Amino acid sequence: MSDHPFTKTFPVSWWELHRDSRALAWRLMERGPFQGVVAITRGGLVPAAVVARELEIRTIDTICIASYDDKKQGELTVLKGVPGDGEGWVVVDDLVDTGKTYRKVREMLPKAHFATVYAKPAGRPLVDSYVTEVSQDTWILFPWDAEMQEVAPIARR
Ligand SMILES: O=P(O)(O)OC[C@H]1O[C@H](OP(=O)(O)OP(=O)(O)O)[C@H](O)[C@@H]1O
Ligand SMILES: O=c1[nH]c(=O)c2nc[nH]c2[nH]1
Ligand SMILES: [Mg+2]
Repeated sequence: MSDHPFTKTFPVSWWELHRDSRALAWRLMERGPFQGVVAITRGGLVPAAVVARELEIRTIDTICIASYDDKKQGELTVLKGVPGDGEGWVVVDDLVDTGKTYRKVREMLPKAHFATVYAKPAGRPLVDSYVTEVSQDTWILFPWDAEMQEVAPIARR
């Protein structure tokens, strides 16, 4: 038996991620202005760069958190935080899944606005702005975790 709950894969290309991060920026335009962007490393770095570019924000900080090893979530480790309570800042991550990461970051920055590109149902209550909902049993495959591969014709699979 598999040691993770994912039965489907939702692959996202660089282009799709750029488009969806821009769509997030449009939503955030209505919720700002923000004085800075906090990216949750590492997955939040690319969407945060796109959001910061679109909102013309040049003040960017990072919270460094790790919890998943491959598709399995383990203990959450905060490697680096940021000063303050988050007032006027928007926090950006690639996705919210169980919500464990954002629950922790909300404790650290209670006044920030919380954004992700993708959201699964269990984590959705932890996010203020997101673009696309994906089912809980789906693994989102990001372009930095993938490469082009040859596949067999469907008739032979
Ligand atoms: O809502 P949760 O269940 O907490 O999961 C969401 C978090 O998990 C992933 O990060 P990961 O810990 O894999 O680190 P990474 O961003 O460096 O890949 C993802 O980028 C989110 O930050
Ligand atoms: O690349 C990823 N895809 C996911 O669906 C996911 N959920 C938690 N962490 C994740 N990382
Ligand atoms: Mg992450």
